[in-house]
Amino acid sequence: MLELKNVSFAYHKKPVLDTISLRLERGGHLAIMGESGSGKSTLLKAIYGLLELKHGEVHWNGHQVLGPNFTLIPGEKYMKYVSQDFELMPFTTVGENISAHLSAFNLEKHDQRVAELLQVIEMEDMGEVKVKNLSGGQKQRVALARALAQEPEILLLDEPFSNIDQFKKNKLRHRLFPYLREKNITVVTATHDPDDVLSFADEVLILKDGEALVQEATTQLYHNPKLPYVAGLFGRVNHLPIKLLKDYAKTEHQVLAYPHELRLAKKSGFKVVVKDCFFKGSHYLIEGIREDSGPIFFNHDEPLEIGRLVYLNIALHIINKRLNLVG
Ligand SMILES: Nc1ncnc2c1ncn2[C@@H]1O[C@H](COP(=O)(O)OP(=O)(O)OP(=O)(O)O)[C@@H](O)[C@H]1O
Repeated sequence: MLELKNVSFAYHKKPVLDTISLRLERGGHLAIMGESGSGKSTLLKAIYGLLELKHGEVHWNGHQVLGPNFTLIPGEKYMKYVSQDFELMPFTTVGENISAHLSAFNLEKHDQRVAELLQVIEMEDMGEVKVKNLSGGQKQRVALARALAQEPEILLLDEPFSNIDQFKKNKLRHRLFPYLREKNITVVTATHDPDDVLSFADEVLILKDGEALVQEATTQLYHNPKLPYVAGLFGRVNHLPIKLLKDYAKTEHQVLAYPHELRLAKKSGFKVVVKDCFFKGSHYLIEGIREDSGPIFFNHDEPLEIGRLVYLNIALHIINKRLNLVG
């Protein structure tokens, strides 16, 4: 189990991580989400032992991960960290970059393992290519394979697909994350991208200004975001005044609703005027306006005429569960 106990860290005197505690079971996958500058990369570095913590401790299976003041070469053998800087050997081939990190065992197995890892990163045909001739996305994939070469027990990934195009990214996620689960490798992924999280992470830790706001199971967090900040990390979200939904309501509460949770109705619900319409492939995202609230975004199968008055509805069970959460 990975365990952080009250971890705090400051760059010079600037606090960046504020008493963070977390627990993650062996083989689990935790995503760390938060806006830019919230401390995601710093938290990964703290877990890896690259930083001298101000307070707190990091443990893996009861063994304390020590910082740079205690180790000559930071980083523990059982843990690998794939940073955003890749750190590859540019003048050697992809295969050599991977095999340099394999433990010494027989050559046949060595080649087999390189081939297996090239398959995981979908670069089967590129083993002989020099790293300096690769694109940024390809280098990122080689850095992943290199980290896996040493069969770590725990893998720390910092924005692992940020340089990779959408098409490859999807294929790679669907290959890499099941592979890690099959190998029982514990994963901590720092990311902005909800697609890295929703289908693959068991739990999510939300960071804001270096503070852990919540750690919860992914589906629970998505369906019951306790704060607008949390819901906003998964995409666009509406803050609807409760009075809009229940005109007899006596509170100033707001209800968070994702665009797909609002439905066009014939004559019931609340009115908005269509302001804009964005094609999203599988649907249209419609921007509606009202005088008494900010813009309201909802999904619809077809485009809607600008200026048209429409009624919107939201299921009662969604209103009720969100009402308890947002003040
Ligand atoms: N080497 C450093 N020296 C001083 N301050 C730093 C250093 N690295 C990061 N910071 C600061 O620490 C804070 C957290 O940075 P961090 O890179 O952890 O954020 P992040 O959530 O990973 O951001 P992003 O999503 O943009 O990568 C930021 O305010 C950043 O400016």
